[in-house]
Amino acid sequence: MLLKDKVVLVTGASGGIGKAAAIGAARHGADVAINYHSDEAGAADAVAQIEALGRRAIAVKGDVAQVETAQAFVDAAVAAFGKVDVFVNNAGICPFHAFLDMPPEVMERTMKVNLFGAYYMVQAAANQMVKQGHGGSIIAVSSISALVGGGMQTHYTPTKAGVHSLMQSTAIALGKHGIRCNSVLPGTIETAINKEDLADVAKREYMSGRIPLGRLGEPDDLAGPIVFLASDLANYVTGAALLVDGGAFVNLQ
Ligand SMILES: NC(=O)C1=CN([C@@H]2O[C@H](COP(=O)(O)OP(=O)(O)OC[C@H]3O[C@@H](n4cnc5c(N)ncnc54)[C@H](OP(=O)(O)O)[C@@H]3O)[C@@H](O)[C@H]2O)C=CC1
Ligand SMILES: C[C@H](O)[C@@H]1OC(=O)[C@H](O)[C@@H]1O
Repeated sequence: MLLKDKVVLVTGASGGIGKAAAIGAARHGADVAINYHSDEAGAADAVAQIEALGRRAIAVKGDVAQVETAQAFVDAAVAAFGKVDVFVNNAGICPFHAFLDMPPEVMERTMKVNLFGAYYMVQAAANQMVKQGHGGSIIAVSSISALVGGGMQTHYTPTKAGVHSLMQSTAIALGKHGIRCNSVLPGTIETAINKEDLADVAKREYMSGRIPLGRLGEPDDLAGPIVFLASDLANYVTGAALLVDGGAFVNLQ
């Protein structure tokens, strides 16, 4: 039990990586507040799975692109569980699109959800942790795409580099409060975000062929690294970025 009686908040936890992280935290003894945007059934299932593990859970609906969502989420978690120990910024979108004719509304929405949303959420969680006075752990779900490009992701990869950079800067800003800030950099993980993209058999084979461990990732592959960074095992880890990509990044030839 690495997170016994800790309170963990996860954004975008109605499915995919966020849901796996939320359930993984509960498996390690945490009570969990999840944020979600539209998937009511997915959020209810996440809550049910956490409660089945004997832990408490709440689901709070909200669009992270709206500034007020951040404080409302933190306030709801504090009202339910009394504190915030760990904050996982995970909510994100990746509407694949070519560069030259990128619609401004797609670019701006992606920035607002992935980067602005992360900023306001992390700020609200950090203020709560500072008020509590006993430190905390903040983890951003960035991406291998913070380090490498994607021709159909020109609006997306800068947001992932952005949240990675945000964790480096907040690690400095919050270190004196005992708040650690780190990011995880997943490779290609099969979730709803890339279902359509990976339905292209040639693309799927190309992506999995690049992975030394021989398979695409599953959401649960992120749960362990996130729980580790959240836990006291990582007490002296801050400003770090952990690739969780089956080795894809280092596979040049
Ligand atoms: N899958 C992958 O290969 C990789 C994913 N990532 C990152 O992981 C994170 C999670 O993605 P993944 O699990 O794959 O994708 P999913 O599409 O499976 O899950 C995305 C989650 O984010 C939520 N979400 C989307 N928009 C908003 C919003 N405006 N406000 C609040 N919640 C929102 C969704 O909620 P709802 O469904 O309720 O709308 C859902 O819970 C993203 O940040 C993504 O960039 C990073 C690297 C690789
Ligand atoms: C959604 C993509 O499949 C996924 O998102 C990322 O951040 C990864 O780099 C993959 O491109």
